[in-house]
Amino acid sequence: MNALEIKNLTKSYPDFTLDNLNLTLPSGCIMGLVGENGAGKSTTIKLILDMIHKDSGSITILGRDNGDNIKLTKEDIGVVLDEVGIPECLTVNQVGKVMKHTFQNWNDAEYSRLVQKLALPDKKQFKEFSRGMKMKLGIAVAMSHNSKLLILDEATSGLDPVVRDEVVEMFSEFTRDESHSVLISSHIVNDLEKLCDYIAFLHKGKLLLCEEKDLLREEYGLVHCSIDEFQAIPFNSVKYKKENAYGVEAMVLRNAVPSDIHISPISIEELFVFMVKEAK
Ligand SMILES: Nc1ncnc2c1ncn2[C@@H]1O[C@H](COP(=O)(O)OP(=O)(O)OP(=O)(O)O)[C@@H](O)[C@H]1O
Repeated sequence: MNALEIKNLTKSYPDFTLDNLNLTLPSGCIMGLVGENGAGKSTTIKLILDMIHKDSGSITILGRDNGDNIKLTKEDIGVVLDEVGIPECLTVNQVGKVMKHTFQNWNDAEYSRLVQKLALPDKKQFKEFSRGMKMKLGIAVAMSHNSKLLILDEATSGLDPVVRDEVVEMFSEFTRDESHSVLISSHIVNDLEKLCDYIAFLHKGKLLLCEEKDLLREEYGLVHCSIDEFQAIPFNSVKYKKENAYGVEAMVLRNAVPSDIHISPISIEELFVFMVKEAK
């Protein structure tokens, strides 16, 4: 089963259109949604969660339309958005007690384990938490009610590199069981590169690509060569190129490049930057 299927999703604001978006997240997988500021990542996530209304298209979450019975679906979705909606005066333990009454499948033991793992203070009130601590608490809650799908909007951005690494590991553990999946948006492409099975690039409301991460690395590469050598690379396999006095740097489709030209691996971040530049 697919955890999430988005078909022909469109939403227009006066200066922005999320344009005919199609995405499929298979169960057991992690998808990273990458995009510049204003690309449409939060709009997509809000549409999935039915927080805003779509103009057209369909969204199916865990086999159910997101408009139908969304309350039931929300039990199965762990959500971490930019603002973690937790009452200011609560401590970590009190949050656990409130959530036990909010979610049918609340798991106290899992919550305690995650709170400890993320080194959250037990005496402080939520209003005294730093931004990173707030995100960590949001993540612990989202992962403690037996959710099948985690949806995270920029949830790792406020975290320091060590904690980010731990959280990335927690998400990987979560999807080791094939029935759990994650959709995560982030500017920090390096985190997504480590974590994700699928990468989706959004640019100005349009999907530039959505592909398995390993396939992207197999398909694309970087070439640094002289202008003469570059003539031997078929034009339609060059996805982006930059010339300077020393030669050419180009993003290419590997299988079309003559074997005597060296191809270096390309990172997901480089791929994203080149694709956005090409699309501009
Ligand atoms: N309620 C709204 N009314 C009008 N325009 C909106 C509204 N919400 C979002 N937009 C516009 O939609 C576009 C996409 O915004 P969105 O928040 O989805 O981007 P994003 O990719 O999440 O960006 P960021 O990385 O900066 O958070 C922006 O141009 C934004 O101004």
